[in-house]
Amino acid sequence: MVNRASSPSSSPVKITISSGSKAGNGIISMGLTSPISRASISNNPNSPLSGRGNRASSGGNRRSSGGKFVSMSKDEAVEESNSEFVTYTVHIPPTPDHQSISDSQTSLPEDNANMGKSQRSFISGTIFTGGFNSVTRGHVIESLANPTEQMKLGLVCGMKGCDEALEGKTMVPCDCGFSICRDCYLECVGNGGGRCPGCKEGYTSVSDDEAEDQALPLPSMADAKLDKRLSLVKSFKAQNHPPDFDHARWLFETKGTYGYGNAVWPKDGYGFGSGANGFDHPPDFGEKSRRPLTRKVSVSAAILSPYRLLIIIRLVALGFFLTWRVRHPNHEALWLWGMSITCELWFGLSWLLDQLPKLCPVNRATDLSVLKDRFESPNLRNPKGRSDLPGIDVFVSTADPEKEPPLVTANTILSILAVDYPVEKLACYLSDDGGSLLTFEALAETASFARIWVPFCRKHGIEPRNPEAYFGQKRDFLKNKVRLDFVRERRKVKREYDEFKVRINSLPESIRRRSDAYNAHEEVRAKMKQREMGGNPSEEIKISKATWMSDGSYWPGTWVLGEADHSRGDHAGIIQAMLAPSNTEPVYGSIADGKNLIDTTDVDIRLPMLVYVSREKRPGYDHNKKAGAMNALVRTSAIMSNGPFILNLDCDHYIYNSLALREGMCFMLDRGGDRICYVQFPQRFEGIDPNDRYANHNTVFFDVSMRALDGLQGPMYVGTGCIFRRTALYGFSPPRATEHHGWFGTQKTKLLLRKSRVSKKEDDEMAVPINQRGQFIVQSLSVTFLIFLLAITITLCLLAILEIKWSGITIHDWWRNEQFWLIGGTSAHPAAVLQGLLKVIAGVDISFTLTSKSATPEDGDDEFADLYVVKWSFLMIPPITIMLVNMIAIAVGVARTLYSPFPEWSKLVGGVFFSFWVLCHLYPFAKGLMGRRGRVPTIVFVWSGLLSIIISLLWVYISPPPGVQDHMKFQFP
Ligand SMILES: O=c1ccn([C@@H]2O[C@H](COP(=O)(O)OP(=O)(O)O[C@H]3O[C@H](CO)[C@@H](O)[C@H](O)[C@H]3O)[C@@H](O)[C@H]2O)c(=O)[nH]1
Ligand SMILES: [Mn+2]
Repeated sequence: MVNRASSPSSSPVKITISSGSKAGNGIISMGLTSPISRASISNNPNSPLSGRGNRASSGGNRRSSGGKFVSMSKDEAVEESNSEFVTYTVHIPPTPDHQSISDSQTSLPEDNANMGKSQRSFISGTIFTGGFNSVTRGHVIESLANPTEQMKLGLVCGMKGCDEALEGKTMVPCDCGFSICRDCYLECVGNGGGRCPGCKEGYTSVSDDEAEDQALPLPSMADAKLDKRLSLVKSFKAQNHPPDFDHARWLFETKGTYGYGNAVWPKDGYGFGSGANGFDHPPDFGEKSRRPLTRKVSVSAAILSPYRLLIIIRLVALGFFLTWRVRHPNHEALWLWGMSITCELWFGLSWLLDQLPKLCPVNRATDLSVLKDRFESPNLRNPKGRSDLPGIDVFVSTADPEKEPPLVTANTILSILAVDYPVEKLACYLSDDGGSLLTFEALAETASFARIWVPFCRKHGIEPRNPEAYFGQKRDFLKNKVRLDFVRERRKVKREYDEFKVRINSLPESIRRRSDAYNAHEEVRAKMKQREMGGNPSEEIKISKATWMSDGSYWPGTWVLGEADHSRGDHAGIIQAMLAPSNTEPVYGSIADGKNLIDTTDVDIRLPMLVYVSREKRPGYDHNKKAGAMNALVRTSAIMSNGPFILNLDCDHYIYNSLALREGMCFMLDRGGDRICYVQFPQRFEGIDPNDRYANHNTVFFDVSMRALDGLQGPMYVGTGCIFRRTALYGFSPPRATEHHGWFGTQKTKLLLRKSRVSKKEDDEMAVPINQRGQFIVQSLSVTFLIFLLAITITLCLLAILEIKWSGITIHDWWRNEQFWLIGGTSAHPAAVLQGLLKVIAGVDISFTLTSKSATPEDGDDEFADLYVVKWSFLMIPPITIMLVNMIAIAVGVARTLYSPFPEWSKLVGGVFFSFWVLCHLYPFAKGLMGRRGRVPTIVFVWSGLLSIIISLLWVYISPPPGVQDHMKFQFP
């Protein structure tokens, strides 16, 4: 660390740029030594991003050479340095609050008005690839984003007072990237002591060869010596560490940083020496005003008190019931009794585990007006009233363009880009675990469609800001729309969206055709070469079938026919900024004309930063699926935007409410909010059949269980739709105790059967079937048994009613959830337990299969058609067995009673009902078709049936009709 502070240029990472991929003539190299940040890209002459204008400027020869490469190679410093961590540290300042590109630009004499734009377009137009065993290189792409902008750059020599245009004689001979014309350079070398005017370090000559792929051998896991070569990402991996190294302690003790994201916020930008050791505590957001940003809305006592009381009553009743059941074994069928007791105890415990956390449910409300007052209104410190909200990096993960259609991902991205949050504070990262060119090009298309979609959303207050969902809405689209031009513009945008869809959908075909053409061309070339070399023309030449980008270069990710270095589990890392970070000042559009689809004269047309990331994958490494992807994004975003907050979404989850991020910030920035590590958003689902046969809405989980958990310690992280505090992810303890809040706002499209959740309620002691011999779990139905049964059933009904009241879910949702608890409890849950045991005990890992998401139903007739597709699975055996046994039991029972000389109907009804109860729960499983819309939920009948039977049995037992005493022994034959 000392190393770094004294001489920043000794940083291990440098970027080398050469024009043309073959032989470099003009070489530019610069060290990635100094901090750069989203909003102050150009303020550091040492920054790799600051010189990018230069490179882009020589676009003239870029065209002819077919691409420029920016290569980052690891320095010799790697070997020199004494600490591997120092070697790989990249130092970057915190997200600045009010620093704008224009501000920082004015501080640099060599900047001109074009700079900001040109630099941004440079990143946008450059795809970065690389990995541990290969150099990182940037490839300038011709056709992305703003090709014209890149062309009109005027580039000048960086020497004060020189201003010599660099066209054609670009010269960046120093690692720091300070660009200089040939004359000035010679002068510096001649009489400037050979020092670079940018970084004041001596010039060292860098040859292009060095930048060429001098790929290091892929380190073997055991080879610890090679660790130094790996980036910190790798060296974090336990297997590469000396076992006694405590990394978290190292970070703390050294005040170290890794990546861009300092877990500790430096004071005043990145000046070393400010503060005791250059670091300060995070700003206290909670100080500005006394009005709270969030309120806890307690559930009314009128509901909560009886709810709690009922829980206690039921607990007691359950205790008595179980005691009674244990004490009264059915000696005629001990095995049945034993089984049923086991189940009852288990379900009783399961109910308890589920019910107790619900003792203290809470709701929460946010106050967005207070947020605005505090963070976005002019005050002494902030006279212009610029937004003081913290930066948020939104992560989207996708893994397979076949199962996760790019159109779905595109819609998610659009909903993020259009979210109501300060544009310069927002960055969106897409992680593509498929490493697929299709996703890449779809994202480029999305970025360009966003230029129309986002201003349209802002202008007319569109909700939701996912075009597919918005245009698919069935309600009156004119509602709350005030502007006269709305209808016309909506029509135009809709047409544009339809064309966008067509473009996205035609991408696979166009990539395939393009690749075929290039591959054929390559083949011809290879043949010709072979003939020139005098080879045997009949000899087969092997040309790998590559996937080609539109500018005629290889796609560095995965190829359709996977090749080494281009297959799913084996490809370089790729980073591409599709949309560059934006300025702090709003940029207004212009009137509708040939170029502008809609009139945006009073609409801010800036777009948030958008980045494509495909992490490196190599055989022999565990890439940890989604978690690994998230880690890669945490690190990538730390270097590019370093937002203090992170929201993660799956590719098929979109932001339903454009104010969602602001609401999340209310929790984070409220008083005491610094104790919150994450805010979990609930999910709402689309594309679920109107009857929700599979309980896919999952409202009980999100609206009951999670809110109840919120009242205790906080909801659990469900893997998606969660805003994290970045520092909380860095392995440091948060400043104070950990706390989480739950709350509402995202929406999710999902078409298939959800994995059932483990948490569930209700003791289903009746889930054990009567068996065919006519035996039953109890020997005789006594008053005690019936009374207990009555008690636990009634309390269950009442609890359900109260739960439905405080959470706002419907009885339908509740019942579906019950059904799926039984189905899951007999199939998926035991299987999950088994899988867990297998993994823990035997180390067997059962693979994760990606759920496929289909974008829009192609066949309009039955959009839920795929829900009817039943795929066989061994998980179906237990519920099917239970169902069959119960059905047979009913049939046998009825037949026996019918043919018996003394039919004991009461016994039959009692027994049959328990079977019926079980069957009701399994109904959605047994038959896909479940009820019709608007009908009274089945549960109502089931409960009324159960209750009436228990009551009538009780009645008959207590005051039996005269003369039937003998038959009323409730003895099951
Ligand atoms: O190697 C992988 C595998 C998956 N994913 C992504 O992970 C997400 C979830 O995968 P999916 O197949 O949709 O699983 P679900 O069953 O829908 O996952 C649910 O449950 C998971 C945890 O159980 C959470 O992580 C998810 O966010 C949540 O939606 C998707 O965006 C994938 O693109 C990757 O990025 N890389
Ligand atoms: Mn999913």
